[in-house]
Amino acid sequence: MASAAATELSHLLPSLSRSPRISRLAPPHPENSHRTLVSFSSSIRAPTGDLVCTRNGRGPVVVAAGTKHLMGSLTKTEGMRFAVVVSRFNEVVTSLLLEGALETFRRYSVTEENITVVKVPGSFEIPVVAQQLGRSGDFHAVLCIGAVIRGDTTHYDAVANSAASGVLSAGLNSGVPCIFGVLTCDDMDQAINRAGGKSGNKGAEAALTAIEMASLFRDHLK
Ligand SMILES: Nc1c(NC[C@H](O)[C@H](O)[C@H](O)CO)[nH]c(=O)[nH]c1=O
Ligand SMILES: CC(=O)[C@@H](O)COP(=O)(O)O
Repeated sequence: MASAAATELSHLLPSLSRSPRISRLAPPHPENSHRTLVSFSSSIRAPTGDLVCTRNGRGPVVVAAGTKHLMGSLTKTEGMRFAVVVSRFNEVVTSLLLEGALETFRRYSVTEENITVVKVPGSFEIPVVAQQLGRSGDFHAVLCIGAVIRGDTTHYDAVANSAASGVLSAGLNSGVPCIFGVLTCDDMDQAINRAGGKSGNKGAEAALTAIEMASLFRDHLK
């Protein structure tokens, strides 16, 4: 019980460091049924690492130090559904990135039928499609793959920055992890080296991120 784990420690308050404000403990949940839901207005941390909180001005309490650590798994992919948005622009690169991503999904037992690949003209078009796929509710994560390679003008900056901020917004707006697997390179050599060359395959890496984030959201944050 939170009351069992809690101890008045007002004499410790002056020596305690301050830590971010905590508004409340986890909401009621079967696994939390043995805990009492209480609302904290501020928190500080004891030298022991215990969390000392002021409960609505009613004096400090210590919440049990059993910190919960959440992290997505790479081995619980059963039933996971992924969308992959791929830019056709610089397809010599993006096709290799896609291949790396699909191979990684296969290696981590993602069912092929649970993967939907959507092709778009360029990286600038990725975000709007990623957001739509996220909002559909059909996918646990959306992997975005592209290759923006600098040319003679500043167009590179517009496309690269738009793709990055756009994919970020797509995730925030849809509430579904949208993973940024878009290369932004000064030349083609840099891109090829990151699409299966000496720097690895960023598409494969992004697929791992997609699996972990899908698990974190499905298994811990819903
Ligand atoms: N230069 C690159 C582009 N340019 C095209 C844009 O992404 C977009 O399709 C166009 O501006 C129409 O909206 N796209 C890439 O993915 N990579 C590039 O290097
Ligand atoms: C990223 C781009 O849009 C770029 O490749 C276009 O090339 P340029 O700047 O020479 O028009």
